[in-house]
Amino acid sequence: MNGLPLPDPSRVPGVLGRIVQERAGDYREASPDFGPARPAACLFEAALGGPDLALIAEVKRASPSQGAIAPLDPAAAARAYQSGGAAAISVLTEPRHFDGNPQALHSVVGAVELPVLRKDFVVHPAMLSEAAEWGASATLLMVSVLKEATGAYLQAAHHLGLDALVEVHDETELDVALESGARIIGVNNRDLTTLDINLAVSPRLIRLARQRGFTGVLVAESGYRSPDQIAQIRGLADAVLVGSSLAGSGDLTRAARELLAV
Ligand SMILES: O=P(O)(O)OC[C@@H](O)[C@@H](O)c1c[nH]c2ccccc12
Repeated sequence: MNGLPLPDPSRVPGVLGRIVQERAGDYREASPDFGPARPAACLFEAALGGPDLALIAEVKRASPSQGAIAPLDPAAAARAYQSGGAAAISVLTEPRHFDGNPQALHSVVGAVELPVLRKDFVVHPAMLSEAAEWGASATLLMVSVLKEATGAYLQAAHHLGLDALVEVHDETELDVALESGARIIGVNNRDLTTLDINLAVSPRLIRLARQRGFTGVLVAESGYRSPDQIAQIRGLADAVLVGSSLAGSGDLTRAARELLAV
């Protein structure tokens, strides 16, 4: 299978739109063919599917909202998260705003047993082939970027043996994710067009997804800094994705453990 539509970055507003434009430029010359099928291991999905709230801990050195967070060594950070009880690791590979790179993903894949999510602004099929080649278990797919092409990118990710975290921020995007056949849906508390965080977004859309009959994995994303805040999604979400508060803590193992403590 080949020939995915390329999303139109001019339809994406705000900060997100700018990053998506840059990423589309980076991959303008890349081949649209993403090669032969690979077997699916579904390790990322399995790691989040247990009875307890699973932590996806993120290797995040910088962000557009905070600037520099911490000069983490990706492999050491991932090992520290693993010791602290993380179920999976997310690694930013976006270079300009998140200080990520492909090598960070490579190092993390080699350093831990846990499944690894490639966190980037996927705007081209080559980004999926790369994720598979680099050893990632999963890729992020953002409905705010891919819109009606989300389902096609999801199929492509599955074809390459990757799980996909399909990210939404409002009800309209949730409907697109549900229709796409997503098995893992992430609800981002951060509006990436303005960078504002509202921790009420995840519980609301997670409840709605369940009401609509979604039986897959649900992930609450962004803005979590304390066990109290985590308590608001216990029993609702299957997993929580945390970056900045862990990455900037100085002691990643301890911060992960403390965040998960009831
Ligand atoms: O650092 P935080 O607030 O804990 O958030 C982590 C993660 O959810 C966030 O990095 C994120 C969620 N969706 C994204 C899409 C692109 C880049 C980054 C993200």
